[in-house]
Amino acid sequence: MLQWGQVRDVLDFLPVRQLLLLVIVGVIAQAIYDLKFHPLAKFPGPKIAAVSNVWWAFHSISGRYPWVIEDNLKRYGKYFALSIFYIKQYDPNYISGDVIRIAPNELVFITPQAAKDIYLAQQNHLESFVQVGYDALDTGDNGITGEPNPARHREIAKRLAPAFSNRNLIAKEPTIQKHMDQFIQKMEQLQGSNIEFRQWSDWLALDLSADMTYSQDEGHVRDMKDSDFLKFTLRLNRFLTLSQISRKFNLAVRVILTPFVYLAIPPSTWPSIPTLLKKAAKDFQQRIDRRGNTEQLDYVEQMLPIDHPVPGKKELFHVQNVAGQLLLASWQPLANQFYIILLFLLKDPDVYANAVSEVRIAYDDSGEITLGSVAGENLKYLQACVSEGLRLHAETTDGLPRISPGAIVDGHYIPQGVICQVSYFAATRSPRFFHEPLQFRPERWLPHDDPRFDLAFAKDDLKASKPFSQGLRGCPGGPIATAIIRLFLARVLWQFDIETTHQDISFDKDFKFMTFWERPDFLIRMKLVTRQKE
Ligand code: HEM
Repeated sequence: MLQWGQVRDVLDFLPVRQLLLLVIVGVIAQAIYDLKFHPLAKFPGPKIAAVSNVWWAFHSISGRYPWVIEDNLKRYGKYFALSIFYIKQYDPNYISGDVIRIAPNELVFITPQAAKDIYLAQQNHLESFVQVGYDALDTGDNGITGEPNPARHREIAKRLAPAFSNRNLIAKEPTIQKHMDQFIQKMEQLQGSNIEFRQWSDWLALDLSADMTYSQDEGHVRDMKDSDFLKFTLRLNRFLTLSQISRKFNLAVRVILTPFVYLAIPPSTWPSIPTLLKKAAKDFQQRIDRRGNTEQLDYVEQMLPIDHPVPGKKELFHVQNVAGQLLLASWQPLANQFYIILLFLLKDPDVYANAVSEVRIAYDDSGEITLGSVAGENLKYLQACVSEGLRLHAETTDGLPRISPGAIVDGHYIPQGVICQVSYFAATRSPRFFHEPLQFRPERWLPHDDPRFDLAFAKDDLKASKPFSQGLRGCPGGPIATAIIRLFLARVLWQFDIETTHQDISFDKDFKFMTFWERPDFLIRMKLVTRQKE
């Protein structure tokens, strides 16, 4: 054991003391600069956040990040910039602030104008606010979702664009319906018994996503159990979050943090990682070998059409990465939406009854429920339920950070290099933009001449809800995702009466967000609707 005497001897050694003193003086000087002289010094926010990334890092790993940002946007009001000081504007009509500083070099905005200024800004068809970049596993390839180079991103996005066309969606319908059929059949078999829907939402969404991506049936719904991929990926939540956090610190701190980042991978998962990586590579190779022999136009077919030669190793690895990202980008949000929409519906008997009655009037036979028909004029309430689920359960609540090129955002000049993001989560839950913002009220999305529309929502700013973000990096899967969620809801409500014993689950208390959402168990019971034959 190290004795205090030994520590004192080291400290008594002159260069060590001088070095320590230098570090302390340096930290204090940096803090004074950050608080008083930094270009962001005039922006409000917690003082600790202005002088260190630790505040941001702590909340990012707590699972409460979106709520903490929302609280702080409420707490720190609009401000006047007065030289290097700011004062809060105590406005009696004040509801929440427009911008806060959450790290020495980072701001969060809330208004739709800020979102436009950041995410729609472009020059020569390339984004001006560049994405910060994200390659958690340091594979050396950013795929599409983590590609920070605007020109390279545009090239990849252009190549992928046809995969999200209407033609492609229609081509995928038999695959999507096949998985919905399988799910409905299982629910029929299990009717009357308690079903833990969190895992079913993952099973259905992952089966759908894997098939749409690689034409591979992962069989979760069929076998009613987690695959290793599903089990282990969800366990990497903390690791992936820490990996992202460590990037915000300088190299010296990163080197110290790296072992802790890897320690966040649960030991039970370690032995499986090489097997999973091998399986991913093998599955991808098998998919390449099946080129031209798939039943549907999946995303891989789109990226590597049969009339093109198989590219070299580097490009193949890139395509594999993009395919993996498409799988994740599709699976997680779909699973969350299947879950959240049933949760909100079952919490409110009137909303549930309205949705059920609309669907059962619209269709005489389940075979009529298609991706096209769920967009029909006679299903406005169902569509409103989906829009409301997407509003209340935002997907990418880490704020979609971008680097300012030196530009005006929401009326403020933001110097080059400052990281900016928008909290869509706080915006969609703010009374500035929505009446009864925390309530699930599909009525707000109905056309104003619909008899079910409620005038209380007439002033809602529906454009403040941007579940798929916007601009060159906005979600290309938005239309496909919306169609699938509507289809899921229509098919389930047409076929079953649903009830839950878990009405007390609270989105605000029981959910956590890191890289993925963590959701509590959700027990439901489905009962087949009996229809009289004519
Ligand atoms: C409820 C469903 C979904 C939601 C709420 C959602 C939301 C989002 C959001 C907010 C972004 C923007 C990220 C950013 O700006 O950095 C995004 C990106 C993306 N999403 Fe989705 N998404 C959903 C479903 C899907 C589906 C089904 C796919 C299809 C595979 C998909 C593919 C992608 C891709 C490829 C990107 C990256 C775009 C880029 O960087 O250019 N998403 N998604």
